[in-house]
Amino acid sequence: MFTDRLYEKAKPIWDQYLEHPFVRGIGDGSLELEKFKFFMEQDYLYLIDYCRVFALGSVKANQLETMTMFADMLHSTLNEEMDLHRKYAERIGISKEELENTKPSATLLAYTSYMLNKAQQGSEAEVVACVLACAWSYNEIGLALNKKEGASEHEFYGDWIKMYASDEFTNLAEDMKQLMNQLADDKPEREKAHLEEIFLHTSKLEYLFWEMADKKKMWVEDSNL
Ligand SMILES: Cc1ncc(CO)c(N)n1
Repeated sequence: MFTDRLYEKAKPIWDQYLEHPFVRGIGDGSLELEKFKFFMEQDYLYLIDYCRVFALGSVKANQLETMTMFADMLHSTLNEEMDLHRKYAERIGISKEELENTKPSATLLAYTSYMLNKAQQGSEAEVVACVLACAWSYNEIGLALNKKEGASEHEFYGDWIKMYASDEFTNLAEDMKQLMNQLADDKPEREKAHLEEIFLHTSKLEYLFWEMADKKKMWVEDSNL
């Protein structure tokens, strides 16, 4: 299936996610709170534009069933996944307003601008290609960390792991994989290659997002740029 081809091509990048110090820090509970705070703030902004991509998916959907799938993804991201961020913000002492007024980092802008640009320009297939690495990789990371003894019981990071290892998030990722295969299977190789390019580029941007979080990097490291 097309998603098998995507996974094989992206594997060298994906294998680095679980090795990344930020991800390992969530898994063993050693992650500095300040780094997680920076990550949650940037990730909240990310999810706002990620939701806009789902809304574009509903606009571009050819079938009512696909329009509904994108609308369901939009709804669950706004109300379930982003609730995780709002709850963490409360625990860390950040108000919802502060969260929404976070200044975007260079990596965040690169990632969301790329997704929105490709989604606006493309069809519903490009929309799925834009969001697939995001949903699928976080589910894979959540499920892997959930297998680590005690990780999902960690008093602070446990909730993050539970969210991304949950049946609901797993179903969401599986639905996106199934939709990608459905939409890509009868496409000519030229179009499949473009979908693959988007998947690889967003896979690299996922890695850059972990790097940004681990270094709390807005624009340039150790600079007030
Ligand atoms: C950067 C990023 N990628 C993927 C997800 C999963 O939705 C997320 N919350 N943030």
